[in-house]
Amino acid sequence: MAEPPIVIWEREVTQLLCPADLIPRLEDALGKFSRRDETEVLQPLRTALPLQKHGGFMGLMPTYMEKDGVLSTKFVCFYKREEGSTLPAVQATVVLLDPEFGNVKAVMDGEVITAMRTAAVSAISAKLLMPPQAEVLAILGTGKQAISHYRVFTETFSFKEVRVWSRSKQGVARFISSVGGPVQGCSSAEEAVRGADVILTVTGSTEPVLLGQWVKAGAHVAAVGACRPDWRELDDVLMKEAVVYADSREGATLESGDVILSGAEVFAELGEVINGTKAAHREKTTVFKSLGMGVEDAVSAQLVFDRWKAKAGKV
Ligand SMILES: NC(=O)C1=CN([C@@H]2O[C@H](COP(=O)(O)OP(=O)(O)OC[C@H]3O[C@@H](n4cnc5c(N)ncnc54)[C@H](O)[C@@H]3O)[C@@H](O)[C@H]2O)C=CC1
Ligand SMILES: O=C([O-])C1=[NH+]CCC1
Repeated sequence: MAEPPIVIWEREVTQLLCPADLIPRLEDALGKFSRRDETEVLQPLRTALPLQKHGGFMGLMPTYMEKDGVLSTKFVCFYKREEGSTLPAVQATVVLLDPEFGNVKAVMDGEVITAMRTAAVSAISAKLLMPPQAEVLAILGTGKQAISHYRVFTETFSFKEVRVWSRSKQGVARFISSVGGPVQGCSSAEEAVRGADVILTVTGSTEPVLLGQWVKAGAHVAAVGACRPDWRELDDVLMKEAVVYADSREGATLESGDVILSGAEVFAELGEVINGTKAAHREKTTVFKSLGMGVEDAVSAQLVFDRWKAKAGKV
């Protein structure tokens, strides 16, 4: 009979995950995914079960990394929430299994894993695609992804200026007090993004919040929200002008309203740039469309599990 699974929840996951550990592991995972070698990464397209009554979806994200011995599934519920709602937009749990025995080894809080791995992958896109000497970072949105992106980007890069915008003044005020570091609140998205070298869209919006006419030529946009075919964050002008990258080509063409509705072509996956099979067009305006992939959760959960065992003296 297998041992019962260990439970690693929010506080411990937060203590065990740091950007410096995550980024190299995620770069390796993105490159493996883009090689499409099924003994390295087996990751079917996400199943998104509509939760019609609540305006959301339950995503099922299984991943098997045979060579690395990692088997996991993330269950993630994500919602379009109305302004003023106090309900969370995303709730997630990651299950780590023993691929040989078949038992569940660990059940982990997926909210922190999702926040941190998504921000780390956005940071990888910036490392590859932002203009040289990037000085100004703009963040549109002030929720959980905005906070994790602020933490990862300010720990990974040294921007001279960080700006933030939210649809509510309270959101900006809460964000500024949460992050505790230098950030300038802006009263419009346009004010935040004009002249910015890197722009992060981390909103729950289903309509464009970032317009191409505001974006400086050569800037890099990491677009994290709008993960459904009829949800948008970016307008057609930007999608048509930019060189578009994605975490997964299939994911983008199946789930991204910004790609599907604008008709923009996905030039490359981040993993293809990491593998050297596609160019990083730093000199052009670039968009990284982030949808989220199970392999990112798998390597993050394995890292948490390894760190937890080491801390508990169970190696
Ligand atoms: N690409 C990926 O891997 C992942 C994407 N996501 C997506 O990222 C987005 C943000 O997620 P969280 O930060 O967890 O949500 P959150 O609810 O914590 O924050 C959402 C932010 O967007 C703002 N917002 C909501 N509707 C808006 C609108 N119509 N116009 C302007 N701003 C609006 C809210 O005021 C808040 O500041 C969501 O769309 C979520 O589905 C979440 C996790 C992973
Ligand atoms: O990868 C992920 O966890 C998600 N992508 C869109 C909403 C949640």
